[in-house]
Amino acid sequence: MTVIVESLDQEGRGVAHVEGKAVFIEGALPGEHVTYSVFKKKPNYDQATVKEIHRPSAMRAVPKCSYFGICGGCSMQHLEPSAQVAAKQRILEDNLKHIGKVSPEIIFRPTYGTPWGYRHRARMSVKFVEKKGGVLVGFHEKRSSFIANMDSCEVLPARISALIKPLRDMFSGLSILNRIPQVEVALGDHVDILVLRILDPLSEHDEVILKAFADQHHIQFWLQPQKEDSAYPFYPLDAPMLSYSLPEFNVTMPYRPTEFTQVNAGINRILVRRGLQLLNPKQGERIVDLFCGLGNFTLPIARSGAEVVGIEGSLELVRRAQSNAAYNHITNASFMQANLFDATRESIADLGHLDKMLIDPPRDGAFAVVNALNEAHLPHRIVYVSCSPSTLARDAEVLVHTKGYKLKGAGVINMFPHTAHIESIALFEQ
Ligand SMILES: C[S@@+](CC[C@H](N)C(=O)[O-])C[C@H]1O[C@@H](n2cnc3c(N)ncnc32)[C@H](O)[C@@H]1O
Ligand code: SF4
Repeated sequence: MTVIVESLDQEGRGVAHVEGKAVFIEGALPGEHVTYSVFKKKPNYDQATVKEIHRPSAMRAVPKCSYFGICGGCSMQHLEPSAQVAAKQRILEDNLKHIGKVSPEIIFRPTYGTPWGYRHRARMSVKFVEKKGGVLVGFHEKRSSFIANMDSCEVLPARISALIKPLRDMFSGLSILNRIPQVEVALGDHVDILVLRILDPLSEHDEVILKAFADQHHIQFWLQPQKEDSAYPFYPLDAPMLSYSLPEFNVTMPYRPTEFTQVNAGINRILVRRGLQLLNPKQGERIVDLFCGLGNFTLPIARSGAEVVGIEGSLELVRRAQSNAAYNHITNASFMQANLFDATRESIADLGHLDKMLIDPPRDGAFAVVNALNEAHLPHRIVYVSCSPSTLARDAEVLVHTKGYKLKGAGVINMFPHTAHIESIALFEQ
């Protein structure tokens, strides 16, 4: 049966209705006339993949990556990048309206970066699969725990994409081939690092192979025998330090490859600039940066002369933020560790007077924090950076309808082109 696709859902699937029942169709776009095959039936909805497109959308694009549709890394390459952002913007507005019962006074113009080669962090799986002809290095297939049989990736920088095939060949020569389940990519301003999760020690011959690979491809290998904090540099030991810079703020951020940094380094610079523009920090103000990580926003805020406190759950990142402040000769930023999901009126009151607040939580949002704000001592401006429109909307409802903030604006930051992830920024004011 041919259906007309009505809209795009949060996962980039086309949504249609057949006799009142919703069908989520992978690969279908709004306005298209398509047939589909159902692969999962539920009482209230069906999940399907597109079979034939009888009338394509004007916004349909030819996917650049030959593994699109197989690899689970991207879900929207069949849609023009500008239309992807428009769809994400609509989802953000819908979430704010329906979950948060709020509407922004203005919609910020979406922030774009380059749509390809943008990933400066990635975690790829490694596995020897005889049936597939050898070692696989890649992302998981769609809806599967299998690893995609891929030799390149368009969202990784070209020099890293070009390493996938040589890595597959190199791994097949190692004695501990079946004991390396994962390779993590971390790309800094001056060094490209590959962290190998190793379940057994390397043999001497393995070491020779890895060193030759590192020399030939100008990367640094790290080895991770246990949990993330066990990772250590293996070769070469004289590689430059892993770091990224925010030149506008004269800030450089050294970090370990296993520590959290934003995936898209190019857009991160724009995000920080946008966040700071909206926050407009000034000398003499007291500002708190919640979920501050390694100080990505905290240190640029400090450059304004404001006194800033960064709060973060990971002790490792708190220490990293402290050492990054020292590295940048910043003395008006301090950091503390706290589980912000357990924030209470008392713990927020203990922070003392706050002029402004920046919040950049994980997907779960900042519900405890916004509820814990004391109505008598509210920061007059809050910039909320979000990677989940639904939790942003839920928290916006509290800020607007309970705490008396106005939602001055909200908009999408295109941090993850071709995926369904939605990064956004919102400004609240008293
Ligand atoms: C989206 S990241 C933002 C980090 C930082 N603002 C940046 O731009 O790099 C969210 C941060 O929240 C931290 N986090 C996660 N759960 C937390 C919790 N319950 N309490 C405090 N921090 C938490 C993570 O460690 C991570 O650093
Ligand atoms: S993640 Fe890379 S390999 Fe996978 S579909 Fe996207 S561009 Fe292709």
